[in-house]
Amino acid sequence: MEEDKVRGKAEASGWPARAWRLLSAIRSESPLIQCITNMVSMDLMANTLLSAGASPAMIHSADEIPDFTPHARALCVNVGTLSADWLPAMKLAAQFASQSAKPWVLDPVAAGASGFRLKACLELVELKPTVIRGNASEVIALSKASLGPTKGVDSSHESTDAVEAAKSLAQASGAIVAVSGAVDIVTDGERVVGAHNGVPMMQRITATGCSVTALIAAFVAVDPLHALEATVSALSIFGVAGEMGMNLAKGPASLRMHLIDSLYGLDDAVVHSRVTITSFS
Ligand SMILES: Nc1ncnc2c1ncn2[C@@H]1O[C@H](COP(=O)(O)OP(=O)(O)O)[C@@H](O)[C@H]1O
Ligand SMILES: Cc1ncsc1CCOP(=O)(O)O
Ligand SMILES: [Mg+2]
Repeated sequence: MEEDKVRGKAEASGWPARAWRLLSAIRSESPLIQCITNMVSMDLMANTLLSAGASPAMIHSADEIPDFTPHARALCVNVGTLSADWLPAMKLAAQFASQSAKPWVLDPVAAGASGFRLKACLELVELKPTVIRGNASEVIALSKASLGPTKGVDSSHESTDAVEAAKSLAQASGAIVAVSGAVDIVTDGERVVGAHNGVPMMQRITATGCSVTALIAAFVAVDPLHALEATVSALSIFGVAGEMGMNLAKGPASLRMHLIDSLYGLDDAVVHSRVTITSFS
């Protein structure tokens, strides 16, 4: 009953209609999204983008960036399996994206796990990402610019623990900051919006976080002037796909498959009845 009330309010706010409009734009425009990502996530990330209707390209060589990056509608940079030889290409691509006024999205995987990784993430933040999406521990580490107690790529905090960290990171960087978790939190440093869709089993599939970051890049590609709204919409749509997938899944492996199928098959009615987004401030 309480859940129905929250959904009713979300519907009245126009969020479901916006999420559906942006998903439809991705399906019709099929934006080219360049992804420089970790070796674990490449497959799920590319398939997430394809099932949403976007066109992924996992192109990471610095030799190709000057020719290729200007053609992409958005860039996704993910430091999950970072090494010193990949970092220059990430920075170069970010510079090309910024110079050509294309949105780019940073996923600071395990930012607080090592000094090398934290420094690299802070340097990437200096290159003005449009959106930063991490889990709560990553956003707290990046916001404080300090190493923390780490579970590596997984979070040891709830997303709601990271609201202040996310706001201050957004204010300091100029980026929209998204913290994923049971409730996904999105802020521009002033407004705070919560996206409530998703199922806990999504945490049991590696690279769901990476994949939703790439999906954010696709949503921002089709609405670059409203990056906060596009980010919230992407997180909600991915969460709804998880909910629909969970109705058919027996565990993480089948959820992985059904999530992708559900994202591909989402329709207006499902998006309007399930998307649940609320303003926190
Ligand atoms: N407890 C949860 N309930 C519902 N959805 C969740 C939960 N935890 C994570 N998710 C969803 O799973 C996806 C990955 O988020 P998360 O696990 O926080 O990222 P990461 O893999 O980077 O740590 C997001 O779409 C998020 O909304
Ligand atoms: C397990 C692992 N190790 C390095 S990157 C990576 C994937 C992390 O994916 P996600 O952040 O989406 O859980
Ligand atoms: Mg992650």
